[in-house]
Amino acid sequence: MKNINPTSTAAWKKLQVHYQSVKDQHIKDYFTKDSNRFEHFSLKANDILIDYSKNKLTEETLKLLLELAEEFKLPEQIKSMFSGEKINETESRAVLHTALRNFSDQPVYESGEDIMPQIKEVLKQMKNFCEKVHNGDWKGYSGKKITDIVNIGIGGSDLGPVMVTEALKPYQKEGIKVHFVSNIDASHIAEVFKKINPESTLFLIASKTFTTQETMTNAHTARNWFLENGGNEKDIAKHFAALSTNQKAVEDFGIDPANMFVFWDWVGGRYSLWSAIGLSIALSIGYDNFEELLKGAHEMDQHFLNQPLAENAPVLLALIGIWYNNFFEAETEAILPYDQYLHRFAAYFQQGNMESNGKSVDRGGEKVHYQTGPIVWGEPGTNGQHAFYQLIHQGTKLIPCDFIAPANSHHPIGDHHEKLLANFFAQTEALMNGKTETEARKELQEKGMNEDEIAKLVPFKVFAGNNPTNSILLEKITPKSLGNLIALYEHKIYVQGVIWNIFSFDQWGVELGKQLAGLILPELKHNNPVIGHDSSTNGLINEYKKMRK
Ligand SMILES: O=P(O)(O)OC[C@H]1O[C@@](O)(CO)[C@@H](O)[C@@H]1O
Repeated sequence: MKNINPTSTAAWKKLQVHYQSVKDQHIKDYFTKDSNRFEHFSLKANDILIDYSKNKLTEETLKLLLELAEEFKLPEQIKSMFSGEKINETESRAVLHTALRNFSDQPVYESGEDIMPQIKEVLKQMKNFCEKVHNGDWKGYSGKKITDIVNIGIGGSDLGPVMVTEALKPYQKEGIKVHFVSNIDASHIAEVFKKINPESTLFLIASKTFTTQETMTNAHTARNWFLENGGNEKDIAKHFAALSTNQKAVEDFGIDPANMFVFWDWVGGRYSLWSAIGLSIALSIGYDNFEELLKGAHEMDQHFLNQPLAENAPVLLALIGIWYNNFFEAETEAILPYDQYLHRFAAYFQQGNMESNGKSVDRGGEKVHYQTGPIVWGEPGTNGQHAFYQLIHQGTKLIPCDFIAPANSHHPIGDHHEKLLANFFAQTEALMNGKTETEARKELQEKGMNEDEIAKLVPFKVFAGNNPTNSILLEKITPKSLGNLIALYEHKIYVQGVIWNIFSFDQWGVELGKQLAGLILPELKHNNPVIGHDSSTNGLINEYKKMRK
């Protein structure tokens, strides 16, 4: 793909002029002018309703944003990814997490080879394995069936499985509990050890590289714990499996290659839950539901591949995000799922977004002079309303928010869900409309306050409103709808990376910290003061040495 500086495109220049003409418009005025604004600025992608009408944008805005996408030949860029081009150029790899959920019966070629047979082979291996564990045929060393799965991994080898197993907890199979260990802080694995029995526990060592310090440390600790609590070397094969691309490292660890579930370099870590990394998901919710998850993502892939840009949900969300990030200078985006099971959804897309688009060098190797990836954060509603909505409503930051909700709950207890949804609808309305001084004044008068009291309080009770939101409404959080939703956000990230002219699928920025930690670790193994760093790092380490017991 040609190396295009987005700010040099004709569309970007038009957007800069357009921005000046609309930046002070109030979103609610757009609704006054167009009583059908909802119909004009919303769409259904598969079974997902996406309402983008409560945004600081007009038809002209969208037209210019779509022109920007066209200047980057976005339809071709989309096809390039799906067709196995090595778009991850700095690692010279294709990006084919979409192939993992390809149910089109069409081949997908990577370096000239159709990769679908090997993908299907691993899926069959996962299915067979799940069946053996679930029907009790897979026994531990003392003959017990497996009751606990411990996934040991971090980053993309953890966040996806955690988010999905939490989101789909209603589908969790009887008799199977899944635990996740990621942090090298031994507290993480120590707390899991308290809950499991070595005779009926299966450890999944999940690591694309099988070299990640946290994961390998935790894996060895798990192995030692197993051997110290009744297991023998010969039993390792019954209680340890590996999810990785690195067969040699797996064998060196002592895991039977027959217990290895492979995936490939063209699967990025933060896009790997659809691969063997998803084994903990399949063991938790059953292989059939895991397949439904894949099929849901496949549905969104087809939408992304085939819909014209103007009716393409990931494209529209991406362009709206660029509008705020690069023209309104918003620095963060909030993902606010009104569903407690989706409580790890925003965290998952912190890695998805910020490890993909947290870049400052463009595809030509030049430093960028425009904003790239935003800070992504969020918590489930309604909890967020009692934590940080004050800032979104009355702070000084522009924070575009995605509100996500299922129309139906897995737990229709009393009127809980209606109250949840009432807040979901009310918050985007309040963020848009705000409360005028007149309205605030009237309220205070109705409370019987005198004019002096009102004059003092009214400035604090006014809400400027004009805060942009997208509302995403699903029928219910199911494996299929979740697959759709995850793929929607994955493809949004890709579109933004194309337009920011950055490489979204490497992550060189995570290397330096690891390298320096490797240099510091041996310095902590003795009691001599260190002097080889800056005075802060020296001081911290030396103070630590005095404090530690
Ligand atoms: O799966 P693995 O190879 O153990 O990597 C774990 C995580 O580490 C990284 O920070 C890369 O080093 C993430 O990109 C990745 O998901």
